Amino acid sequence: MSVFEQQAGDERLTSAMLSDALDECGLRGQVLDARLAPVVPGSRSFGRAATAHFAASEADEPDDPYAAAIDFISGVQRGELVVIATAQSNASAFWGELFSAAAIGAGAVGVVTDGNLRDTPKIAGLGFPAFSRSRRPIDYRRRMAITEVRGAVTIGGVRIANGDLVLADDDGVVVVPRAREAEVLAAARRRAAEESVVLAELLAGETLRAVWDRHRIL
Ligand SMILES: O=C([O-])CC(=O)C(=O)O
Ligand SMILES: [Mg+2]
Repeated sequence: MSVFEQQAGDERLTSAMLSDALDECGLRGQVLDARLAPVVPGSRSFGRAATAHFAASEADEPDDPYAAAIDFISGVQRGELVVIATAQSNASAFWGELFSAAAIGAGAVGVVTDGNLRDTPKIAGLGFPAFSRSRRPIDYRRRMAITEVRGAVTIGGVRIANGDLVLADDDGVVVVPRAREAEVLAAARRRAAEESVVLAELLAGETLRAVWDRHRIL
């Protein structure tokens, strides 16, 4: 699994720009259909998906109840964005301050889930970008369990394969399939550069009509 090397300027890329780039490449179904909220407004995370699936389960492993999550988090690589699918389960939370700290230690860039986070003030304090459908303070032991790691998951109607590029920000979450990422990233980088010019011209007082006619992007 190659680390995604971001280029200078990639910090300008937003979910909206990537969404436009995906549209331009004919990939129109790559934005999650629900906004997963950041713990801290203004958070942004961009990296390769490290996928896992949690589901409601009352099973227990009394000797080592968190082994599956410990193994998954221990295997997370630098630059990866942890993506946890739950089919919107509300059975418990399954990720909090300590898993975030371990993920930071491994070089992960964030976590995205359609389930619940807990310890959210502590996650905010760590500065770890975290996005979720909701929050709930209860632990997952005998309520939820990892059912698959590093397999394809579906969140918000979008399939996310392990290793796909995912960008999450205040607007939502966008998925770039790995097989198309070179093309989509080139389009997004072009768009980011052009949008800077368009913005400057609008702020300088040029009319929207003149700027649109010149650049044909919004
Ligand atoms: O057991 C959990 O839900 C995980 C947790 O609290 C943490 O990561 O700090
Ligand atoms: Mg905790």
